[in-house]
Amino acid sequence: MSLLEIKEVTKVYKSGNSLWGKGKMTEAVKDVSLAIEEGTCVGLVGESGCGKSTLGKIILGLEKPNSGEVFFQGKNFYKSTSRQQKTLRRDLQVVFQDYHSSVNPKQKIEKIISEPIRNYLNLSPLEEKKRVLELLEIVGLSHKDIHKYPHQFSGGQLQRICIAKAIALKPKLIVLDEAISSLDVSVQAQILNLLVDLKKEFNLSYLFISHDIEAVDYIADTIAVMYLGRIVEEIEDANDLTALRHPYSKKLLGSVLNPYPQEGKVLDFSFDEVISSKKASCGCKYAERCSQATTVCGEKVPLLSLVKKGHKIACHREGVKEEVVDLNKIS
Ligand SMILES: Nc1ncnc2c1ncn2[C@@H]1O[C@H](COP(=O)(O)OP(=O)(O)OP(=O)(O)O)[C@@H](O)[C@H]1O
Repeated sequence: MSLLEIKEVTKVYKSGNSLWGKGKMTEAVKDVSLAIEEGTCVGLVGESGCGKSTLGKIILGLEKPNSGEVFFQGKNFYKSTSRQQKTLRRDLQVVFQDYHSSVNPKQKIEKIISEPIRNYLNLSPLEEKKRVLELLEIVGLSHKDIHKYPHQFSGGQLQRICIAKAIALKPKLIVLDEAISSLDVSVQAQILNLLVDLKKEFNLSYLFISHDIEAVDYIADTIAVMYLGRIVEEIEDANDLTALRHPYSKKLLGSVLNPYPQEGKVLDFSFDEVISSKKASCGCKYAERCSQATTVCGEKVPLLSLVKKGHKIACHREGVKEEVVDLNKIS
């Protein structure tokens, strides 16, 4: 049994003048089926307006679909009583893009993080504080931060606070809706790493929603591509972006595979040239994680594999399936 199973879900929004039946109908999600297994991350990628957030809200129990079913831990969410839904929601958490509006600016961090604990658990004030301190530690913040207010933190730190709140009840599934999109690139990498570590440590499952296929590729186990409300393609192995076949997926991928899309240029350095001179620099946005990263020959090189393999680079050349070089071993 999958942790989450969505079956043929459709959501239509009606807006504008509906009195005479002239309201505009938007089919935000059309006939979508998707499963998330325990301990895995499904990356949901697609451009703005394709229905990703609506699907996320349906999963979170925040937006009832017009048709279709959502099963979470084997229970049909929208056919459950409100009491049963409250129990299921404990295991379903979310981290949004806008960390500023996710926290109450007038509350201290202790109160913000302990909110779900107070809603669901009957802990003494001392136990509650102990849990908040533990959560701050888990997300890489200091015990002293418990007494601070949101305005005293950077964007990345605030997102860590939102993550601490999301994991407070040890949930099973977290919907990460553009959770890193508002952060600086270097901070994005730190938060992605934190999410990867937490997933492993607490056997979490994620639905990682993003328009950024590089980020999705970095964190996800499998990828679903959404286009105009539909899931047009799913791949089982997020490490192999070349498995994406749908023309829209390839369009999304295009900007990643070409290291310098703004110049519309495909690099064609030879492998040996790269190794001897390290003349090319990495166009990948997580390059700082990989201080000696080097971009190699041509558009077939999935740049993220540079990062995923740490200091090892993989070079795909015609006639050569793959050459891997450990950059630590070259001067
Ligand atoms: N409450 C609503 N009322 C009417 N239309 C809506 C509502 N919410 C979303 N939509 C419409 O549904 C479609 C899908 O929106 P959604 O926010 O799910 O897309 P998205 O892929 O998450 O985009 P973004 O990345 O920009 O948030 C859009 O056309 C949007 O305008």
